[in-house]
Amino acid sequence: MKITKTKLEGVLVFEPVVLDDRRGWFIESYSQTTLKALGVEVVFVQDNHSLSTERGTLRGLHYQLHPKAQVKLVRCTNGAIFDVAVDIRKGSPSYGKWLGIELSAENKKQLYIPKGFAHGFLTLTDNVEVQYKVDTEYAWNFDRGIRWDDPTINIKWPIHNEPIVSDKDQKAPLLKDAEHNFVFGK
Ligand SMILES: Cc1cn([C@H]2C[C@H](O)[C@@H](COP(=O)(O)OP(=O)(O)O[C@H]3O[C@@H](C)C(=O)[C@@H](O)[C@H]3O)O2)c(=O)[nH]c1=O
Repeated sequence: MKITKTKLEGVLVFEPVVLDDRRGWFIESYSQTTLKALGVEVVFVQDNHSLSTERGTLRGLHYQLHPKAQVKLVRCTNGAIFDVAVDIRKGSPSYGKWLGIELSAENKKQLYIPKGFAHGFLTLTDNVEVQYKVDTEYAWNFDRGIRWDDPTINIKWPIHNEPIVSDKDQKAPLLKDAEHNFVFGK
């Protein structure tokens, strides 16, 4: 597993070693021991899997509040996504800044997102399957959103038309109207 730091402190890109042979390929998509040896200590308790049938579908930006804040390890196992993390840790030098990376079934990259970040993705193909591990269970009453098109954050989504967005996400507040709630813990 190769681990690369990003411009946002704590957000990491994981690239598994791909072992090819006559039959195809093999990867260790997750190894707690390997990550621990590389300095990443986390215990994941839930795996999530979503299908987005149409290209141009946007899910996010989502986060859970303390004490249900989540670390996420995201990968795309069919198709491709533009995956985004936004730093919403109060006092962080990169507060409000975002990072976008293409994750695809082909490149097998994974994005490691600590607590204190909002997360979202845009599908770049049809029939996108995204799978991600979280270290804290889903809790609907701690689940929160920020608008994907918040002009203060100004994410450069690689899209020309309006994306397909859930009603919940379309009604999400702007960063400035949500930030009084931001508490995430360690
Ligand atoms: C996230 C989640 C949702 N649900 C339910 C709630 C709802 O009925 C249905 C769909 O939920 P949502 O519309 O929130 O699904 P979705 O928009 O795919 O939510 C996900 O988006 C990405 C960007 C993330 O970062 C995730 O943490 C998660 O928030 O699934 C669970 O039962 N468990 C879960 O862990």
